[in-house]
Amino acid sequence: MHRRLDYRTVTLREDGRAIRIIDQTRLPQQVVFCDLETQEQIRHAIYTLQVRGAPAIGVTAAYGLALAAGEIDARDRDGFMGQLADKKAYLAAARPTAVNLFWALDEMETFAAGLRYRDPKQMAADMLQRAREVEAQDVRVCRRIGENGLALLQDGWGILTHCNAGQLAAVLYGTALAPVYAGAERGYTFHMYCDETRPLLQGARLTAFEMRAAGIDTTLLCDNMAATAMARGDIQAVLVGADRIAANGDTANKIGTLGVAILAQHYGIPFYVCAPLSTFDPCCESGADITIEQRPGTEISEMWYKQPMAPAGVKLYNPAFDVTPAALITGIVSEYGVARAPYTHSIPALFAARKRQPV
Ligand SMILES: CSC[C@H]1O[C@H](OP(=O)(O)O)[C@H](O)[C@@H]1O
Repeated sequence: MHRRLDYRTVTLREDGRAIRIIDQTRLPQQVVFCDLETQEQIRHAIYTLQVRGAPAIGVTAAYGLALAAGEIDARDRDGFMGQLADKKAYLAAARPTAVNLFWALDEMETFAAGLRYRDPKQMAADMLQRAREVEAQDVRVCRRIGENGLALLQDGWGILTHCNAGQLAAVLYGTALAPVYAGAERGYTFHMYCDETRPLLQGARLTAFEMRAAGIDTTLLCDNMAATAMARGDIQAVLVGADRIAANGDTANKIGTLGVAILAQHYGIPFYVCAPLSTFDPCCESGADITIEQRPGTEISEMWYKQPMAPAGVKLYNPAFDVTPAALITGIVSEYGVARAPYTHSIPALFAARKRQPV
Protein backbone atom coordinates (compact mmCIF):
# COMPACT_ATOMS: atom_id res chain seq x y z
CA MET A 1 0.00 0.00 0.00
CA HIS A 2 1.48 3.33 -1.04
CA ARG A 3 1.74 5.79 1.84
CA ARG A 4 3.02 9.33 2.05
CA LEU A 5 3.83 11.57 4.92
CA ASP A 6 0.33 12.49 6.07
CA TYR A 7 0.94 16.15 6.87
CA ARG A 8 1.75 19.30 4.94
CA THR A 9 5.29 20.67 5.02
CA VAL A 10 4.00 24.23 5.36
CA THR A 11 0.50 25.56 5.95
CA LEU A 12 -1.38 28.24 7.92
CA ARG A 13 -2.21 27.42 11.56
CA GLU A 14 -5.97 27.06 12.09
CA ASP A 15 -6.27 30.41 13.89
CA GLY A 16 -4.61 32.16 10.93
CA ARG A 17 -1.99 33.80 13.16
CA ALA A 18 1.06 31.63 12.42
CA ILE A 19 2.68 29.51 9.74
CA ARG A 20 2.89 25.86 10.78
CA ILE A 21 5.91 24.00 9.38
CA ILE A 22 7.70 20.76 9.90
CA ASP A 23 11.04 21.69 11.49
CA GLN A 24 13.27 19.92 8.96
CA THR A 25 16.38 20.40 11.07
CA ARG A 26 14.92 17.81 13.49
CA LEU A 27 14.41 15.12 10.79
CA PRO A 28 14.75 12.21 10.49
CA GLN A 29 14.93 11.59 14.24
CA GLN A 30 11.86 13.63 15.17
CA VAL A 31 8.80 14.96 13.35
CA VAL A 32 8.36 18.30 15.12
CA PHE A 33 5.80 20.93 14.07
CA CYS A 34 6.88 24.52 14.57
CA ASP A 35 4.68 27.66 14.53
CA LEU A 36 6.22 30.78 13.01
CA GLU A 37 4.42 33.85 14.41
CA THR A 38 6.90 36.69 13.97
CA GLN A 39 8.76 37.97 10.94
CA GLU A 40 12.02 37.18 12.69
CA GLN A 41 10.94 33.57 13.24
CA ILE A 42 9.90 33.27 9.58
CA ARG A 43 13.15 34.65 8.19
CA HIS A 44 15.21 32.58 10.64
CA ALA A 45 13.31 29.41 9.69
CA ILE A 46 14.08 29.98 6.01
CA TYR A 47 17.74 30.85 6.59
CA THR A 48 18.40 27.89 8.93
CA LEU A 49 16.50 25.48 6.63
CA GLN A 50 13.85 24.62 9.20
CA VAL A 51 11.73 25.09 6.10
CA ARG A 52 13.55 24.68 2.81
CA GLY A 53 13.11 23.80 -0.83
CA ALA A 54 12.11 26.41 -3.38
CA PRO A 55 8.32 25.80 -3.44
CA ALA A 56 8.08 25.43 0.34
CA ILE A 57 10.06 28.65 0.78
CA GLY A 58 7.67 30.37 -1.64
CA VAL A 59 4.55 29.29 0.25
CA THR A 60 6.18 30.31 3.54
CA ALA A 61 7.03 33.74 2.12
CA ALA A 62 3.48 34.22 0.83
CA TYR A 63 2.04 33.56 4.28
CA GLY A 64 4.85 35.56 5.88
CA LEU A 65 4.05 38.74 3.98
CA ALA A 66 0.33 38.30 4.63
CA LEU A 67 1.00 37.99 8.38
CA ALA A 68 3.34 41.00 8.16
CA ALA A 69 0.53 43.02 6.59
CA GLY A 70 -1.48 42.40 9.76
CA GLU A 71 1.17 44.32 11.74
CA ILE A 72 0.86 47.43 9.57
CA ASP A 73 -0.63 50.58 11.07
CA ALA A 74 -1.32 52.91 8.14
CA ARG A 75 -3.95 55.53 7.44
CA ASP A 76 -3.93 55.26 3.65
CA ARG A 77 -2.86 53.08 0.73
CA ASP A 78 0.53 54.73 0.27
CA GLY A 79 1.32 54.27 3.92
CA PHE A 80 0.23 50.64 3.79
CA MET A 81 2.16 49.82 0.61
CA GLY A 82 5.26 51.61 1.90
CA GLN A 83 5.33 49.57 5.09
CA LEU A 84 4.54 46.40 3.13
CA ALA A 85 7.57 47.04 0.90
CA ASP A 86 9.83 47.23 3.95
CA LYS A 87 8.47 43.96 5.33
CA LYS A 88 8.87 42.32 1.92
CA ALA A 89 12.54 43.39 1.79
CA TYR A 90 13.11 41.90 5.25
CA LEU A 91 11.83 38.48 4.19
CA ALA A 92 13.59 38.68 0.80
CA ALA A 93 16.94 38.85 2.60
CA ALA A 94 16.51 35.32 4.02
CA ARG A 95 18.25 33.43 1.16
CA PRO A 96 19.27 34.62 -2.35
CA THR A 97 19.06 31.69 -4.77
CA ALA A 98 15.61 30.07 -4.77
CA VAL A 99 13.56 32.37 -7.00
CA ASN A 100 10.28 31.14 -5.44
CA LEU A 101 10.98 33.34 -2.41
CA PHE A 102 10.97 36.44 -4.60
CA TRP A 103 8.21 35.16 -6.89
CA ALA A 104 5.89 34.69 -3.89
CA LEU A 105 6.73 38.06 -2.33
CA ASP A 106 6.15 39.80 -5.67
CA GLU A 107 2.85 37.94 -6.12
CA MET A 108 1.62 39.07 -2.71
CA GLU A 109 2.73 42.69 -3.16
CA THR A 110 1.11 42.86 -6.60
CA PHE A 111 -2.06 41.33 -5.19
CA ALA A 112 -2.19 43.92 -2.39
CA ALA A 113 -1.62 46.75 -4.85
CA GLY A 114 -4.60 45.54 -6.87
CA LEU A 115 -6.98 45.59 -3.93
CA ARG A 116 -9.47 48.41 -3.28
CA TYR A 117 -7.78 49.85 -0.18
CA ARG A 118 -9.61 49.26 3.13
CA ASP A 119 -8.27 49.13 6.68
CA PRO A 120 -4.96 47.25 7.09
CA LYS A 121 -6.60 44.35 8.90
CA GLN A 122 -8.96 43.74 6.00
CA MET A 123 -6.05 44.04 3.54
CA ALA A 124 -4.15 41.45 5.57
CA ALA A 125 -7.18 39.14 5.61
CA ASP A 126 -7.43 39.34 1.84
CA MET A 127 -3.70 38.63 1.54
CA LEU A 128 -3.99 35.58 3.78
CA GLN A 129 -6.67 34.23 1.46
CA ARG A 130 -4.33 34.81 -1.49
CA ALA A 131 -1.56 32.97 0.33
CA ARG A 132 -3.94 30.03 0.91
CA GLU A 133 -4.42 29.95 -2.86
CA VAL A 134 -0.64 29.89 -3.34
CA GLU A 135 -0.50 26.84 -1.07
CA ALA A 136 -3.37 25.12 -2.89
CA GLN A 137 -1.79 25.91 -6.26
CA ASP A 138 1.49 24.31 -5.14
CA VAL A 139 -0.34 21.05 -4.47
CA ARG A 140 -2.02 21.09 -7.90
CA VAL A 141 1.19 22.09 -9.68
CA CYS A 142 3.33 19.39 -8.05
CA ARG A 143 0.66 16.80 -8.85
CA ARG A 144 0.90 17.80 -12.51
CA ILE A 145 4.70 17.66 -12.43
CA GLY A 146 4.33 14.13 -11.11
CA GLU A 147 2.07 13.11 -13.98
CA ASN A 148 4.28 14.74 -16.62
CA GLY A 149 7.44 13.23 -15.11
CA LEU A 150 5.99 9.73 -14.75
CA ALA A 151 5.48 9.58 -18.52
CA LEU A 152 9.28 9.68 -18.85
CA LEU A 153 9.92 6.69 -16.57
CA GLN A 154 9.48 2.94 -16.78
CA ASP A 155 8.38 0.53 -14.09
CA GLY A 156 11.34 -1.12 -12.37
CA TRP A 157 13.85 1.68 -13.13
CA GLY A 158 16.62 2.75 -10.80
CA ILE A 159 16.33 6.50 -10.21
CA LEU A 160 19.03 8.64 -8.67
CA THR A 161 18.14 11.90 -6.98
CA HIS A 162 20.25 14.58 -5.29
CA CYS A 163 19.30 16.59 -2.21
CA ASN A 164 15.58 16.67 -1.40
CA ALA A 165 13.01 17.77 -3.91
CA GLY A 166 10.18 15.79 -2.41
CA GLN A 167 7.21 16.54 -0.24
CA LEU A 168 9.48 18.28 2.26
CA ALA A 169 10.56 20.78 -0.42
CA ALA A 170 6.98 21.76 -1.27
CA VAL A 171 3.55 21.41 0.36
CA LEU A 172 2.62 17.81 -0.43
CA TYR A 173 4.13 16.10 -3.47
CA GLY A 174 7.40 17.87 -4.18
CA THR A 175 8.91 18.16 -7.63
CA ALA A 176 11.63 15.62 -8.45
CA LEU A 177 9.95 13.00 -6.26
CA ALA A 178 6.45 13.78 -7.54
CA PRO A 179 6.83 11.34 -10.50
CA VAL A 180 8.01 8.70 -8.02
CA TYR A 181 4.93 9.24 -5.85
CA ALA A 182 2.69 9.23 -8.93
CA GLY A 183 4.23 5.94 -10.05
CA ALA A 184 3.90 4.37 -6.61
CA GLU A 185 0.20 5.30 -6.59
CA ARG A 186 -0.12 3.28 -9.81
CA GLY A 187 1.81 0.29 -8.52
CA TYR A 188 5.14 1.07 -10.21
CA THR A 189 8.26 -0.29 -8.52
CA PHE A 190 11.13 2.20 -8.59
CA HIS A 191 14.50 1.71 -6.96
CA MET A 192 15.51 5.04 -5.50
CA TYR A 193 19.16 5.98 -5.05
CA CYS A 194 19.49 9.01 -2.77
CA ASP A 195 22.71 11.00 -2.66
CA GLU A 196 23.27 11.93 0.97
CA THR A 197 24.09 15.47 -0.27
CA ARG A 198 26.75 16.97 1.89
CA PRO A 199 27.12 19.21 3.78
CA LEU A 200 23.49 19.51 5.03
CA LEU A 201 22.52 15.91 4.20
CA GLN A 202 19.06 16.67 2.78
CA GLY A 203 19.25 13.40 0.84
CA ALA A 204 20.06 11.25 3.84
CA ARG A 205 17.89 13.08 6.38
CA LEU A 206 14.92 14.03 4.19
CA THR A 207 14.67 12.10 0.90
CA ALA A 208 15.53 8.72 2.40
CA PHE A 209 13.07 9.51 5.23
CA GLU A 210 10.31 10.35 2.73
CA MET A 211 10.95 7.31 0.56
CA ARG A 212 10.99 4.91 3.53
CA ALA A 213 7.77 6.45 4.85
CA ALA A 214 6.22 5.87 1.43
CA GLY A 215 7.41 2.26 1.38
CA ILE A 216 9.53 2.89 -1.73
CA ASP A 217 12.72 0.85 -2.24
CA THR A 218 15.54 3.20 -1.26
CA THR A 219 19.32 3.07 -1.22
CA LEU A 220 21.31 5.84 0.45
CA LEU A 221 24.74 6.55 -1.00
CA CYS A 222 27.51 9.03 -0.39
CA ASP A 223 27.78 11.72 -3.04
CA ASN A 224 31.09 10.23 -4.26
CA MET A 225 29.38 6.90 -5.04
CA ALA A 226 27.00 8.12 -7.76
CA ALA A 227 29.54 7.39 -10.51
CA THR A 228 29.90 3.74 -9.47
CA ALA A 229 26.14 3.30 -9.19
CA MET A 230 25.83 4.61 -12.76
CA ALA A 231 28.77 2.53 -14.02
CA ARG A 232 27.15 -0.62 -12.58
CA GLY A 233 23.98 0.06 -14.55
CA ASP A 234 21.87 0.62 -11.42
CA ILE A 235 20.57 3.98 -12.63
CA GLN A 236 18.22 4.49 -15.59
CA ALA A 237 17.27 8.10 -14.88
CA VAL A 238 18.24 11.07 -12.71
CA LEU A 239 15.53 13.33 -11.24
CA VAL A 240 16.49 16.54 -9.44
CA GLY A 241 14.74 19.71 -8.32
CA ALA A 242 15.68 23.31 -8.99
CA ASP A 243 16.02 26.61 -7.20
CA ARG A 244 16.22 28.88 -10.20
CA ILE A 245 16.02 28.13 -13.94
CA ALA A 246 17.41 30.72 -16.34
CA ALA A 247 15.83 31.61 -19.66
CA ASN A 248 18.31 29.40 -21.54
CA GLY A 249 17.62 26.38 -19.30
CA ASP A 250 20.74 26.66 -17.11
CA THR A 251 19.59 25.47 -13.69
CA ALA A 252 20.73 26.29 -10.17
CA ASN A 253 20.21 23.43 -7.76
CA LYS A 254 21.85 21.99 -4.66
CA ILE A 255 25.63 21.87 -4.75
CA GLY A 256 26.73 18.63 -6.36
CA THR A 257 23.98 18.59 -8.98
CA LEU A 258 26.42 19.71 -11.67
CA GLY A 259 28.65 16.74 -10.94
CA VAL A 260 25.70 14.35 -11.18
CA ALA A 261 24.71 15.87 -14.53
CA ILE A 262 28.23 15.44 -15.91
CA LEU A 263 28.26 11.80 -14.76
CA ALA A 264 24.81 11.19 -16.26
CA GLN A 265 25.94 12.53 -19.64
CA HIS A 266 29.07 10.38 -19.48
CA TYR A 267 27.01 7.23 -18.84
CA GLY A 268 24.22 8.15 -21.28
CA ILE A 269 21.60 8.43 -18.50
CA PRO A 270 18.70 10.91 -18.96
CA PHE A 271 18.95 13.83 -16.51
CA TYR A 272 15.66 15.58 -15.74
CA VAL A 273 15.05 18.74 -13.76
CA CYS A 274 11.58 18.93 -12.21
CA ALA A 275 10.25 22.36 -11.27
CA PRO A 276 7.12 24.53 -11.25
CA LEU A 277 6.97 27.58 -13.49
CA SER A 278 7.43 29.67 -10.32
CA THR A 279 11.05 28.43 -10.29
CA PHE A 280 11.77 29.72 -13.80
CA ASP A 281 13.34 33.17 -13.89
CA PRO A 282 13.04 34.84 -17.31
CA CYS A 283 15.04 37.79 -15.93
CA CYS A 284 18.10 35.52 -15.73
CA GLU A 285 19.43 35.09 -19.27
CA SER A 286 21.78 32.30 -18.23
CA GLY A 287 23.21 30.58 -15.17
CA ALA A 288 25.84 33.30 -14.95
CA ASP A 289 23.09 35.65 -13.74
CA ILE A 290 22.07 33.44 -10.80
CA THR A 291 23.31 34.44 -7.33
CA ILE A 292 24.71 31.43 -5.50
CA GLU A 293 24.24 31.44 -1.73
CA GLN A 294 27.45 31.05 0.25
CA ARG A 295 26.85 29.44 3.64
CA PRO A 296 28.95 29.16 6.84
CA GLY A 297 31.96 26.86 6.53
CA THR A 298 31.09 25.32 9.89
CA GLU A 299 28.33 23.41 8.09
CA ILE A 300 31.23 21.46 6.57
CA SER A 301 33.71 21.31 9.41
CA GLU A 302 31.56 21.00 12.54
CA MET A 303 27.87 20.36 11.93
CA TRP A 304 27.85 16.57 12.10
CA TYR A 305 31.01 15.87 14.06
CA LYS A 306 31.70 15.50 17.78
CA GLN A 307 34.67 17.81 17.21
CA PRO A 308 35.81 19.95 14.27
CA MET A 309 37.08 17.65 11.53
CA ALA A 310 39.26 20.27 9.79
CA PRO A 311 42.50 21.75 11.12
CA ALA A 312 42.14 25.23 12.53
CA GLY A 313 42.82 27.95 9.98
CA VAL A 314 42.01 25.93 6.86
CA LYS A 315 39.70 27.80 4.45
CA LEU A 316 36.17 26.37 4.03
CA TYR A 317 34.27 26.67 0.73
CA ASN A 318 30.52 26.15 1.11
CA PRO A 319 28.43 27.28 -1.91
CA ALA A 320 24.89 26.00 -1.30
CA PHE A 321 24.15 25.57 -5.02
CA ASP A 322 25.77 25.09 -8.40
CA VAL A 323 24.57 25.68 -11.94
CA THR A 324 24.01 22.85 -14.39
CA PRO A 325 24.31 24.10 -17.99
CA ALA A 326 21.30 23.46 -20.21
CA ALA A 327 23.43 21.24 -22.47
CA LEU A 328 23.55 18.61 -19.71
CA ILE A 329 19.78 18.63 -19.08
CA THR A 330 17.69 16.09 -21.03
CA GLY A 331 14.42 17.80 -20.15
CA ILE A 332 12.79 20.16 -17.67
CA VAL A 333 9.55 18.73 -16.27
CA SER A 334 6.99 21.37 -15.33
CA GLU A 335 3.24 21.41 -14.67
CA TYR A 336 2.76 22.47 -18.31
CA GLY A 337 4.78 19.68 -19.84
CA VAL A 338 8.41 18.81 -20.51
CA ALA A 339 10.66 21.44 -22.05
CA ARG A 340 13.56 20.22 -24.15
CA ALA A 341 16.47 21.93 -25.90
CA PRO A 342 16.58 24.51 -27.30
CA TYR A 343 15.23 25.88 -24.01
CA THR A 344 15.13 29.46 -25.25
CA HIS A 345 12.22 28.23 -27.41
CA SER A 346 10.64 25.52 -25.22
CA ILE A 347 10.52 27.53 -21.96
CA PRO A 348 8.45 30.38 -23.47
CA ALA A 349 6.05 27.69 -24.71
CA LEU A 350 5.48 26.64 -21.08
CA PHE A 351 4.60 30.22 -20.14
CA ALA A 352 2.28 30.42 -23.14
CA ALA A 353 0.55 27.24 -21.94
CA ARG A 354 0.06 28.86 -18.52
CA LYS A 355 -1.47 31.92 -20.16
CA ARG A 356 -3.92 29.72 -22.03
CA GLN A 357 -4.93 27.54 -19.10
CA PRO A 358 -3.32 28.11 -15.68
CA VAL A 359 -3.10 25.10 -13.34
C1 LIG B 1 11.92 21.47 -5.04
S1 LIG B 1 13.11 22.62 -4.67
C2 LIG B 1 14.23 21.66 -3.82
C3 LIG B 1 15.59 22.21 -3.96
O1 LIG B 1 15.89 23.07 -2.85
C4 LIG B 1 17.01 22.53 -2.20
O2 LIG B 1 17.83 23.48 -1.62
P1 LIG B 1 17.71 23.76 -0.02
O3 LIG B 1 17.55 22.44 0.65
O4 LIG B 1 19.02 24.48 0.31
O5 LIG B 1 16.52 24.67 0.14
C5 LIG B 1 17.72 21.76 -3.28
O6 LIG B 1 18.41 22.61 -4.16
C6 LIG B 1 16.56 21.10 -3.92
O7 LIG B 1 16.76 20.55 -5.18
